Parts: sequence; structure tokens; C-alpha cells
Amino acid sequence: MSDYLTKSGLSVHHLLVDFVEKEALPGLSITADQFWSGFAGLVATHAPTNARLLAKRDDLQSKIDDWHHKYGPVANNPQGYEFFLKDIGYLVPEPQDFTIETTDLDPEISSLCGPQLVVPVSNARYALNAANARWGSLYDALYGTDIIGREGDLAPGKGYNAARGAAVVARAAQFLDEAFPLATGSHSDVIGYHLVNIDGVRHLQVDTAAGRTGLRDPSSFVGFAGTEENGEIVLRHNGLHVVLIIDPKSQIGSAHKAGLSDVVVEAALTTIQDCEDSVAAVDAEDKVGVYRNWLGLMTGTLEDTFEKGGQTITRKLKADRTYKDTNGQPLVLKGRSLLLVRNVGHLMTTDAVLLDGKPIGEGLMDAAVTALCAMHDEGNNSRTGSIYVVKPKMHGPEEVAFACAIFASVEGFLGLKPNTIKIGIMDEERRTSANLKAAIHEARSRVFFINTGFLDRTGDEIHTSMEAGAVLRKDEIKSERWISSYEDRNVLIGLACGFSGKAQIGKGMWARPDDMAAMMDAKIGHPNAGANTAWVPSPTAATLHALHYHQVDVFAAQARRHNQAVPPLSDLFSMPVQVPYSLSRDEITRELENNAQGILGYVVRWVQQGVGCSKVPDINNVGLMEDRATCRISSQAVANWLRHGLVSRDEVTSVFERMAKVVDEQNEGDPIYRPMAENYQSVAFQAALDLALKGVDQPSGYTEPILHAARRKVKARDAK
Ligand SMILES: CC(=O)SCCNC(=O)CCNC(=O)[C@H](O)C(C)(C)COP(=O)(O)OP(=O)(O)OC[C@H]1O[C@@H](n2cnc3c(N)ncnc32)[C@H](O)[C@@H]1OP(=O)(O)O
Ligand SMILES: O=CC(=O)O
Ligand SMILES: [Mg+2]
Repeated sequence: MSDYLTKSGLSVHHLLVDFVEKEALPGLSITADQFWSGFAGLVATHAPTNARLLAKRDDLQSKIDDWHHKYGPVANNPQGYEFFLKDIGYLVPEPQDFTIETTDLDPEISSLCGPQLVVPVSNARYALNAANARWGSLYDALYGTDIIGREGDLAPGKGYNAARGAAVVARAAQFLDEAFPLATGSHSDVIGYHLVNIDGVRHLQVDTAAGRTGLRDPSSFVGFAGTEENGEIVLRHNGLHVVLIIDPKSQIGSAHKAGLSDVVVEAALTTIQDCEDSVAAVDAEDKVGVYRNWLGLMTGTLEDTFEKGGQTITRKLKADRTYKDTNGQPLVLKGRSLLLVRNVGHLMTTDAVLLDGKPIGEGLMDAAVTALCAMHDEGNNSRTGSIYVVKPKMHGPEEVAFACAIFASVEGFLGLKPNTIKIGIMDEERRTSANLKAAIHEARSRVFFINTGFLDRTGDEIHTSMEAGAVLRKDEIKSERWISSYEDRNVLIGLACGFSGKAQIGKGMWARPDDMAAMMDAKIGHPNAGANTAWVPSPTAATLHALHYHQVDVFAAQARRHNQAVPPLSDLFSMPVQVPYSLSRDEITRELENNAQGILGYVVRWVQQGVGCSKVPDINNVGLMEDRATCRISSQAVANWLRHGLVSRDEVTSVFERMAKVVDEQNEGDPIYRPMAENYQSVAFQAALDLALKGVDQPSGYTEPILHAARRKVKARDAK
């Protein structure tokens, strides 16, 4: 029996049919026939454009390759390069000045600034945790990370370490002193937080050994719950809430002079539920799994039951937090992060749906199904009725316009008001960075963010200029002029297009999830640069990064940058290549080993287990968040060195074989892991190697085609 059913001329995998008809459509006033005929119309209308745009990518890339064959790196002929890019249509004319026109954006997008968490939506346990990461315990985040040193008395140890706990309380008091200073004295000296009722209005008064005082800005106290002896005090600064938990009977509260048992901060204002680079979804079964979790988040019913610390836990979505304001009136604070969904880009196809026997564009399916699921939101997620879709990996304005046209068609057949589906433009391909103003212009009625996805962007930088010369090492690429101009241009062009107070200007991921002290030093740069938000890999990172938005008033930072000159394209095009190359043999081998280890460590879990985002130790044993974008960088870097003769095919192969042993050792504790070094012909090992050896020929240097093919092979084998 075929796995497919015919629906309005499409062949649709029965798992997707069941999901749409039995889970996603019930409760909405759309019939199955309406959905499938609308979906078939969407595919018929947009598939040809999709194909044309992908062919254009290839055509432009081959012209750029030819240019480099003729002229070498751009440094030899910068004006000629720009002229050439205009001539081939890579650079398009800039539109006149304009202001974005998006309406109905939630405050988390327009007027509040704070961390943006990203999570693979395929993992219900993490996806729920992310949605609930609107609020985070500062005490837990400090205690559990390297923000508090781990030496001597402060070492975490097995049980609760009171000395470490005291250091946590002191660090939290320092934060309170910065964000909510007292009129006199310090939060570290407080012996009592009191609510005083004067003519029906509550005021926060604070006792220290030196006497009674209050907040320097009394209006920062906005609400409370429970009693003075055992309750919660709500403070607000830069639009973000912080809750003091008073519980003198708890273990932590009993050791505090004022019974302060925790400081809970508003953390992940927004969360991207990711269907793209952090997931491995290669067929109808996987895609339905992804969609089912997204639907559960939108209906509010998603749950996951798992074992943790010897206990069975059922995780659900958190409710709103309810308080009284200073007048005793209800004060309700959202319990969850505002959820956005990242669709896949325009490249991949899916055989969950076939047209004339051929797989359709996966992006078309994501747009239709994720929007359909989001129609179940009854205001618990977006209070303004918007659906927030993050669209990755678009090459230039024409592809942004294409995404908008897809969204308009989806709105049409789902009966949504025009521009309900907002678009987050990932500025992560070079042609988009170079034409950013025109790209935003194409989406001016629905854009809700621009964001520097610097990881994919680095991969595309290497791929686009593959023929220009040998790239620098990964870490060196990051400190070159092209990337600072890319980051600056993104903010300044966003500001010029009227984003301030309306839409997000976002910055990229912190990819070292265990290095929180370093994150705190580095990521303050994001709000300082005028970014409303920046990506974090975990709820803990969100809790800590939230402190930066108390330290920096982003709108003031944006106002300071408003009239700064946008760096010229010549900076953006200053490529991270070096000719002739001056690294020693040892340096080259070490970098190759590092890239090989990262690729193998990531790919093996992707291919064998379908895990799309992993923490993988690098060669210095630093755990790195690896996803398809970081894998794109590493594989393109190796491919580039191979292309320019810095390393040979044999050398790459033998380094991959050697590093496979290291990765096998790293995974020793995983019972379902299959060692690669026992069989270099294994699908996982070969896929990792192919990413490097065949990297030059991968479309835009993407890792998806090889990863998908390998995972499908393994799934087919495991199913036998
Ligand atoms: C270039 C780009 O596209 S970047 C965007 C894609 N990247 C991402 O989405 C990063 C998402 N982050 C992750 O997947 C993970 O943090 C990893 C893979 C990096 C590390 O995962 P792990 O090794 O399992 O982390 P670790 O053991 O330190 O922590 C696990 C705990 O943190 C939670 N956690 C970790 N990351 C997240 C997250 N992103 N969202 C929600 N919860 C998370 C888990 O739920 C778990 O807690 P639980 O046991 O209560 O459920
Ligand atoms: O998607 C984010 C990136 O950096 O790539
Ligand atoms: Mg990306």
C-alpha cells in the first residue's frame, strides 16, 4: 500500500494527512478540502519561482567564481568587484529612504528589550523549558555557572555549598544595587523588605542596620503577592520585571537576613522554536513530530514526561504570574516567552508531499503548516494576533519578496488578515547583507526583526569567495573587517528604516553554552551596539544575559547611533582570505584537526540519532554549541583549504580518521552510540568526510543535502 494519499492533486504522506486533518484542523473553521486545495494552489503558484531563485544562486556563484579566477582576491580590484556585482545583479539599486510599516506587534518585539532564546522544537522537553524561560532564577543561574568562581571554598561539590551560596547572594545583591539602588545603603545589608500601606497605596520600604530607607526610584516597585513575611515583591526597570522572593523558612531564605530566598528575573522575552538548523527532520515522520510540538505550544497543551534526578517529571507550559499592583489592583505578568517559529529556508525539498511525483519545497510546507498550527493561539502567545515566522538563509531582496509572497498566499487560503504572518529576516547570507535596505523594503509591511546570524553568514562568506584564496583560521575570520562592518551595517540600516521602538534589531548566538562568565563580558556589547535582543543557547544563559538589558538602555544606545555613517560595501567585501598563506604546517594541522573534530562530533549524532544541535568539545575541550550553521563554517573552511592546496585529500581523510577515535571516546558513555573508528565506511563517518571533501560543490556550502541523505539512509536501515 502506498504511503501517500491524493489531496487536491498532491500526493501527501499519510502521517501528514492525519496530523493536519485529525490534529491541526479540528477547532478551526477550515475544512480539510479548503486546506488541501489552498495548499495545492500554494505549491503550484510558488514552486516555479522557488526553482528559478535557486538557479539564480548557482548562476551568480559561478560568475563570482569566474571573476576570482580572472582577478584573484577582491583586494586586487575593489572597485571592479563592486561594478561587476552590480552588473550581474548581485547588487541591486538601493530604495529611497523609507520606514517599515508593520503593525500589530507585541511589546516583546516593539518596546521591550531582552534575550532571545533558541530551541529545537523537535525536543518537547527543551521546547517547553524554553517557553517557560520567560522567568529564571538568578540564584540558580549564578550558582550553577562559572560566573561564581569554582576554586577552593567556592567549588560546587555534591550537596549545597553555603560559601558558594553566599557568593551568589552577594552577586545578586550587586545586581539589585545596580538596577534598583536604595536611597541609602546596599541590598547586601538589607534586614527586611516591608510593604507599607499609605492611603491605600503600597510602598516598598527597606530596613538596613543603618535604619529605614527605600528605593532611590520608588516607582520601580510595581507589585506584590502573598504577605510581607512570605511573598513576592515585583520591581521593574527598563521595562523588565524582577521578583524578590521572600521565604524565610526556605533553606536559602533562612540564611538571609531579610529572608530573600531568590531573585527571579524576566529573562527570555522571546523564544525561537526552531524547525531549521537545530533540528534533524528529514521525512514526513520527523516533520510531523516538529509540527506536533509547535501545535502543542500554540494550543497550550504540550507536555513531556521524563526522568530527572531519579524522579518522574511532567513538564507543562507555565501560567501567567498574578500579582497586585501598588493600588491593590490585579497585575498579570506573562508567564511564557513570546514564541516565534523558524521555518526552513528556500533550498530544501521534502517528500512529505509530492507534486507530479517530485518532492515539494520544504519552506512552502513549513509556511502553510506552522501558520495553520499558530491559528490555535487564542492570545496566550501573541496578544496582538500575530504569527511570527523567522525566515533563514535568504539570498537578497528577491528571495525576501518571495518569502513574503508565500506568506501572503498562506494568509489567503487560511483566511487570515493580510500581514498577520510577520517575517523575521535573518541577515545571514552575503547577498542579503549587501542589499539589506532593499531586502527590508520588500518586507516593510510584515518585518518584525532583522538579525545577524553571523554563523551562517561566516559560512556563506567562505563559500561565496571560495575561489578568491585560502581563508584565515576560524577564529581569525571573526575578527576581520568584513564582520564588524556586517554587524554595524545591520544595526545602522535597521535604525535608518525605523526599527527603533517598532521591531527588533537582533544579534547572534553565544555558542559556548558552559562559558557564562565569558558570555557576560562579551554579550554586553550587543545592547551597547543598539541591539534590542541577542540569541542565547539555554534558559540559564537567558537569565544571565537579561542582566545586560538592565545595565544598558537599548533605546538610548540606538538614539546615539542613529546618524552614524553606514560602513561602505568595500568594508563588507573585504574578504577574510590571505594570499600567500603564512601558517606553519603545525598550525594548519591543528586547525584541520579542530574542524574535523567539530564536524564529526556534530554529524555523528545527527546521522545516527537525529539530534540536530549538540554540545561538542573542541580541540581544547571547550564545549561548543554545534548546529548546521557552525558545521557549515567548519566544512567550508576545510573545503577551502583543500581547494587551495593547503591540505591534501589524503591528509584530510587521515585527520578525519584520527579525530573519529577522539569523538568515539567522547561518546563512550552513550549506550546507543556506534563508534566510527570501527568502520570508516559507516554512513556517519562518510557524511562528515563528504561535507569537507565535497564542500566546494554544496549549494551555498550548506550541510543539509549531505546530512539529510545520510540520515535517511540510517533511518531506512534501522527500520529493517
Ligand atoms: C546558528 C544557529 O542557528 S543557532 C540556533 C540553533 N541553536 C540552538 O537552538 C541552541 C539550543 N541549545 C541546545 O540545543 C542545547 O543547549 C545544547 C545542545 C547546546 C546543549 O544541550 P545539553 O548538553 O543538553 O545542555 P545541558 O546538559 O547543559 O543542559 C540541559 C538542560 O538545559 C535545558 N536546555 C538547554 N538548552 C535549552 C534550550 N535551548 N531551551 C530550553 N532548555 C534548554 C534542558 O531542558 C535541560 O534541562 P532539563 O533537564 O530540566 O530539561
Ligand atoms: O542562524 C543563525 C546563524 O548564526 O546562522
Ligand atoms: Mg543561521
